[in-house]
Amino acid sequence: MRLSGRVSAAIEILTDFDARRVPLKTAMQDWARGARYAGAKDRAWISGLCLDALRRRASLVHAMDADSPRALVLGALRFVWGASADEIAALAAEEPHGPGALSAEEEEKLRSSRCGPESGQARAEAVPPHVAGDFPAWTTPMMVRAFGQRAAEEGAALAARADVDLRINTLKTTPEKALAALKAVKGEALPLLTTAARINAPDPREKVPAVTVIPAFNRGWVEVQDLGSQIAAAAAGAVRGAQVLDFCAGGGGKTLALAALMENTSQLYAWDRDARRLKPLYHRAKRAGARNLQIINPVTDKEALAALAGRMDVVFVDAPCTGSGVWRRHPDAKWRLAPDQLERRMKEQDAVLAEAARFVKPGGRLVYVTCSLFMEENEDRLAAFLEAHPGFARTRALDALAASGLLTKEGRAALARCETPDGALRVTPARISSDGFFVATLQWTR
Ligand SMILES: C[S@@+](CC[C@H](N)C(=O)[O-])C[C@H]1O[C@@H](n2cnc3c(N)ncnc32)[C@H](O)[C@@H]1O
Repeated sequence: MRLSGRVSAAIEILTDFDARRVPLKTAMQDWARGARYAGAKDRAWISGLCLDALRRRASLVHAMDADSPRALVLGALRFVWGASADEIAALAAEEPHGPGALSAEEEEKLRSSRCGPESGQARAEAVPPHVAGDFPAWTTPMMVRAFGQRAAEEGAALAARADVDLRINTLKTTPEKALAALKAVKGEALPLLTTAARINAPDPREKVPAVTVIPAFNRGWVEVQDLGSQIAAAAAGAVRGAQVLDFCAGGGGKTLALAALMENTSQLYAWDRDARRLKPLYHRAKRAGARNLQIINPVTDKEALAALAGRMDVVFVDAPCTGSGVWRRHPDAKWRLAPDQLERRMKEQDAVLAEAARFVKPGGRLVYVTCSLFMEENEDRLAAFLEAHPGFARTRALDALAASGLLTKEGRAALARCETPDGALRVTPARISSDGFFVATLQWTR
């Protein structure tokens, strides 16, 4: 496809996204079905531009003084991808594929140096935090409650592209061997955990092969898993020989990290109330060499779950949430989120914590994790839980991480800066270049 055609396609997809409020992936797939002429490179370029436009939506609206998909795409080309106003004018006017010549107003905005979010102008000017931080205006009270004066800075870090993080699977290899294999894709060790590695964020203008095609991935040596998610799993602490229940196992990202932490000892149970979500875990566990895992099917094996009540050393709750911590990877979710959804998630979090607590044995531990940064889904939910369950007490998440054996000296220092006054952790892209996660550890003391 010609570049002008790709630009028009991005506008068409964002128009559909705004109209139907579907995930961007759905809008993209529906467009691709009617555009068989588009190759893999075209699709990567177009979806990369749409994602970047959504990452920076609020500051681009400010820069362009318009909220249309066309303004977003033109603004993203100029202020995120660094195209010149002349290049954009030529692409827009190109017949027959371009989206149509620029208006005088668009030209003026694209040439104006005051409006580039990239240049930091939007942040330096007296703009509201949601513009400087590129988050929805209605979430400002939550962002300010969690981060105070740093709300815009944290939001801006959540509006950047994310790197590809990998967890080295010690059930199958050693960090040394895996890192040697990852050299081929420019993978490097991350300093905070002994088993974490990273590949720089791919540029959507250059179609690079996914990491899942490299032999190290197919051999089960590495799993794609964000650093924040790896930290959350490691908060299960010392689990060798323990009975562990992953209560919201989903596709099993954290389950597999727990299996590695347990070194395949004792028994790890994976449960999710939605059987469809557990499906990928069967083949993922096989590839990863997790042999101590029992997946409990919620449709057929309810009794198997009931039998675990009061018997678990550790119950891991990776609760359903708004996903506000993973807006770098899913910027469409940031604009699809609505207040009623937040309310629903909070109710689910209360329910899931109460259900999961029944499986902890006396003296056992409960780990509560979300990939949301909002205190409403984290501190407030724990406070409500502790009021109703006075036998549980907070412990320091950092101590559990240290007990996992994965935390480096540098990691301990970096995570100490992410501690909340209650001893939980709130990791963020601004603080440690991970996705945003909240991690709290509790113990049943009486
Ligand atoms: C954040 S996702 C889990 C992601 C997964 N742990 C991973 O690392 O890939 C939350 C999961 O909680 C599940 N869930 C929601 N309410 C639940 C409940 N009451 N009991 C068990 N699972 C629940 C959802 O189906 C969803 O798969």
